[in-house]
Amino acid sequence: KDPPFISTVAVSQLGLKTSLLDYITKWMQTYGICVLDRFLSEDEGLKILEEIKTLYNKGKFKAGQLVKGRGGGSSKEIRGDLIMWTDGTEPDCVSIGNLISKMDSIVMGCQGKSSEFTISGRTKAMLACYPGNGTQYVKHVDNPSCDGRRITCIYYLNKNWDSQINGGLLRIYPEGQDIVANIEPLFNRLLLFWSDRRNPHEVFPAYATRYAVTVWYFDEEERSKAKISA
Ligand SMILES: Cc1cc(NC(=O)CCC(=O)O)nc(C)c1Br
Ligand SMILES: [Fe+3]
Repeated sequence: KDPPFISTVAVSQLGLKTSLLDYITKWMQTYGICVLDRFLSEDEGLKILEEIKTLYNKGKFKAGQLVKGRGGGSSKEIRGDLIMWTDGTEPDCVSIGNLISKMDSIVMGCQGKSSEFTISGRTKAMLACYPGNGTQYVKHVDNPSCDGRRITCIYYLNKNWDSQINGGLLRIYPEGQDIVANIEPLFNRLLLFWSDRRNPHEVFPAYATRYAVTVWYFDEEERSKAKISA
């Protein structure tokens, strides 16, 4: 069953900010997954979407995952997701920078609320676009090898998305549970989940342009150990 959704607008308007962080902590502890709808204002979300479309149209995205062509061999590589990394400080990424700091405040706000939230840093933001030619992302674990990544944080930007028509559903298979979480990549939706083996996930083929911004947060201990072994 899908986790219930909470309107952060309602929560912040009611000044129940702390309960939002408690809500996130509880869902991360219980299911290892948390969905927050209406994470930012409609206007902020639209500005982020415009920035990403502009960057995409400038050709700044590069092939993220190459998918084998129909011929099985390397004959025809169908581009999978196209990606671009940014730390949100460039002049054409101001709204994306705002998103990253809002993600930081949420994740760091949960610091110390549960033993799992011992976050010491994060990656840059990865802007992803599935061009909508039926490309997908096969089932995988983000961090199968203790590379330090603890939380995957994804912000979706897709207006009027309907996975029945457009595909592109994110399905998470929480380890050891007999449920799956079907997450529609809806506009202004924030998704958090543990990056390790607890959350294998896949993206079904997308038939419309599908945008997302992903940041991975590091666990300090795991990251420091990973750095030594790297
Ligand atoms: C580059 C890269 C992308 C992703 N993205 C997703 O799993 C899709 C999530 C979504 O868009 O719903 N995961 C990994 C482990 C790497 Br690496
Ligand atoms: Fe992933």
